[in-house]
Amino acid sequence: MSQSIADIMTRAAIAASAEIMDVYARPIHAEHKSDGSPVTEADARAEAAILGILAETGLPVLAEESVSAGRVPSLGERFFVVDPLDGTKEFLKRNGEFTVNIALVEHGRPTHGVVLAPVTGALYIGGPDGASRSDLVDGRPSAATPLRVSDDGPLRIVASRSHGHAALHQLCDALAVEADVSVGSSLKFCLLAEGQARLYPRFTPTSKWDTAAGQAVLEAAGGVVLTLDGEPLRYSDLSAPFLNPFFVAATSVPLARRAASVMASLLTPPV
Ligand SMILES: Nc1ncnc2c1ncn2[C@@H]1O[C@H](COP(=O)(O)O)[C@@H](OP(=O)(O)O)[C@H]1O
Ligand SMILES: [Mg+2]
Repeated sequence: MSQSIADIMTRAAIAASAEIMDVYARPIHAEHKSDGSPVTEADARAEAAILGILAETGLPVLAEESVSAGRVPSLGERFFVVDPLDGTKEFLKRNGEFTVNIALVEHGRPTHGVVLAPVTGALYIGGPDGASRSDLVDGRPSAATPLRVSDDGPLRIVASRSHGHAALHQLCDALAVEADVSVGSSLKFCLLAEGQARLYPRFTPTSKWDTAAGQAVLEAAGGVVLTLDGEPLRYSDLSAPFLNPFFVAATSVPLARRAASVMASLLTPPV
């Protein structure tokens, strides 16, 4: 029986998680890439596991470590975007806030996403049928719970733990944010999808593989990811170094637009 694309992506994420936890259990040695970001044996092993499984689909894959090694396939209109270990700094700090990210992009939009946090086993899946969370037990997903954003209650904001921006405090003041929390990796998108936060502003750099899977999960749960121009964050006309513009993820379009407008004004020097 042929497996659905979501099943193949989930299987790939679980295989990557096993490789990551095997490395996590022992002393970890990090090297630094040419851009100064850390990389470990876990990144390479997880990516190899993912690529081996996604190869069953015959679709091209834009994957972080392959790109670092100069391997960039011709992508077309349908391709995977993979970050085998998002939040490598958190992995090195051993705080559990790192994820495996696998997205399917179709015509510039992330239509399916799988985000898996190896330490807790939290598994987030988003696609045309909606978003869900399950938990890995002995390497197998438990029954899935549907996810939906929550666009009322206190304005809780979530931001990067290791790549913050000085203007974040001003944004919180301007929007009357009631609580802010710092979390590493794509878990920020998932917290919005779960209804635990309403806003994730990003005005420090990210690459396509940092966002595609989390965006798919969040959008499937009813949220949005907009650039500071108010347009959906897209994955078309991609070329190295595959950076995103600054963006805001939110539980509704009006909230995202309001935050994007404040972020843009904070980044524009007064004349
Ligand atoms: N200066 C920079 N340029 C490009 N990407 C950056 C960056 N600083 C951080 N990132 C990205 O931010 C990701 C971490 O996200 P967060 O800060 O939300 O935890 C990193 O993922 P990796 O850990 O996979 O390298 C990295 O890709
Ligand atoms: Mg990353």
